[in-house]
Amino acid sequence: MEAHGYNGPMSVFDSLFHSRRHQTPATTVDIAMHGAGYVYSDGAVGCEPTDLRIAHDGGNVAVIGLNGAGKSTLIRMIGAQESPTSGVVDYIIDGEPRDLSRRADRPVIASAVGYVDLEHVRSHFQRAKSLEDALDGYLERHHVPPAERAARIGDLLAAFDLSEVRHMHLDTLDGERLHLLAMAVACCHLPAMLVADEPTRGLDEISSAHVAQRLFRYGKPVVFTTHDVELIADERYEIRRVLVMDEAHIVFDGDPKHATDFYTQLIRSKYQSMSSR
Ligand SMILES: Nc1ncnc2c1ncn2[C@@H]1O[C@H](COP(=O)(O)OP(=O)(O)OP(=O)(O)O)[C@@H](O)[C@H]1O
Repeated sequence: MEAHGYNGPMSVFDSLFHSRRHQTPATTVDIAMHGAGYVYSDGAVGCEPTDLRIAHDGGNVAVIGLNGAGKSTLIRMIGAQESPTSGVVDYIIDGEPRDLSRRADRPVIASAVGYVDLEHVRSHFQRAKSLEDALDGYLERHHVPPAERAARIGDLLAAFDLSEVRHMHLDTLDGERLHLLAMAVACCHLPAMLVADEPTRGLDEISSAHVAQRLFRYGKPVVFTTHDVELIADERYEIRRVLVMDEAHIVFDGDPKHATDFYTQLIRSKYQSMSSR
């Protein structure tokens, strides 16, 4: 299930709006969860207290698991979309500790950790005349100086293969391009790390491959959730580490090959217990 419970005081996008100063792009982000867990307001456990380190030089990290395993909840905490309801998530940005609970740190975290948010793009960019206009308005609202905006938009459109559709309205974009636009928006602040919840959700094989290629080619480490085990095994995407989640816990942390074997066994045991009921 996709998490919509915005228990945190403000979303990462909101916190960027509150920043008057233009942030200098970060070079490195390390994330450390210390007993960080999340319980929804109705009492559902999204993620049990978890200790986890994501290093800036640790390469791309995938999170897999069955429906309801806790992937979205975990990735939203990693991506600073939600504060944990227990424990803490520390962000070490260019060597300096930053904390979501400190107002002054929020824009710094939001700039350094680019969260790919398809729903935000769908709901907040509708009034723009074109895709280019949407990016320009977004950067303007975030105090990026006019001289920088055109160049940055050009780079983002090229990086995410959107140059040809720069004049199109969002309503006319297909699913693949919406995903690409959400990635471009996540990269607007030149983040040091990208975080995405199912970046290829709902796409066919060709569109998925195109989106994955653009995402992993951007040159920043990506932490993401997926149901696509073929994607994590694809050497082109250089996924170095895979976390397997089950029942709100991380139950495996290792390389793609061993993670896939573990996950296959997990599914098999779930089938067996289901059919013996
Ligand atoms: N907004 C919410 N309110 C209440 N409970 C929620 C909410 N979002 C998720 N949950 C619950 O938290 C647990 C973890 O859900 P989560 O969405 O993180 O799993 P997931 O692995 O991402 O699932 P999926 O693959 O279906 O997206 C589940 O039991 C789910 O029902």
